[in-house]
Amino acid sequence: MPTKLSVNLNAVAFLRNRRTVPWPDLATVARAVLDAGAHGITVHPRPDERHIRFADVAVLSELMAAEYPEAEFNIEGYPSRQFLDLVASSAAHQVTLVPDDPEQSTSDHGWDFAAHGEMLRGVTEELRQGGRRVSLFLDAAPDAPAAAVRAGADRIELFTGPYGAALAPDDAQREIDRLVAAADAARSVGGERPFGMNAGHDLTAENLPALCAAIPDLAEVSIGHGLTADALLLGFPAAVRRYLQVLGH
Ligand SMILES: CC(=O)[C@@H](O)[C@H](O)COP(=O)(O)O
Ligand SMILES: NCC(=O)COP(=O)(O)O
Repeated sequence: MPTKLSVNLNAVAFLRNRRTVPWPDLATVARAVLDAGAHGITVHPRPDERHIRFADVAVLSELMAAEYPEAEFNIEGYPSRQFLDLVASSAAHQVTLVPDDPEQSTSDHGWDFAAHGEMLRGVTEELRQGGRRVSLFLDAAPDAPAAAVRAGADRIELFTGPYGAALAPDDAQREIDRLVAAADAARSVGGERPFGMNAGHDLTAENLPALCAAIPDLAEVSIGHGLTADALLLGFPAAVRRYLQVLGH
């Protein structure tokens, strides 16, 4: 089955927040994206609400539950009590836990399981009891998938930032090799539950084909920055269709 596309709306919210007026309207963009065939919506509320506001989560949750019950709502973030309560009040299907410090400008590393594995175990259990699938954000390190399973993950999200930033072909190939090694390790770990692989960060229509050829069993990619940049020129429906085509839909 081709890799699914979840569109991250952080960049749209960032543009809205430049002013006190309520546009671009996230619900309108979410409808455009889902009507164009995207499989889901991703948001990553950060504690300072610099792009996604906590109130946006409720609006998108209601929209998706009422109008797009088949689509996936993925919420990403650091598992603070505030974040976990927000997730509990939402209709999120998947929660992607990311080890972000509030001061970070964007996500730039996966979990350190030696330091946080114990905490994650409790959090994944809590989220699963609430009916959510839990994905853990990982660096492309071969020992990370097994540690993620021990921490209770249903999925992993491979952090593709270094690949996205590798603009020279040799550098990109080195990063693909690292991602493939992590994906191989992920396939070989057994767990109590079916285990899948997502990927994200700085993916584009240009760098996706090589990634998907190297790791054809990716369940889902979440893409925001690159797709929004394309949408500025093409419009969201055409940008989404372009990414879906690249993914083989
Ligand atoms: C988890 C991840 O990879 C991030 O890409 C994230 O969702 C993007 O966050 P910002 O939009 O705040 O940079
Ligand atoms: N999980 C990654 C994501 O949602 C989007 O990241 P980016 O495309 O904005 O870098």
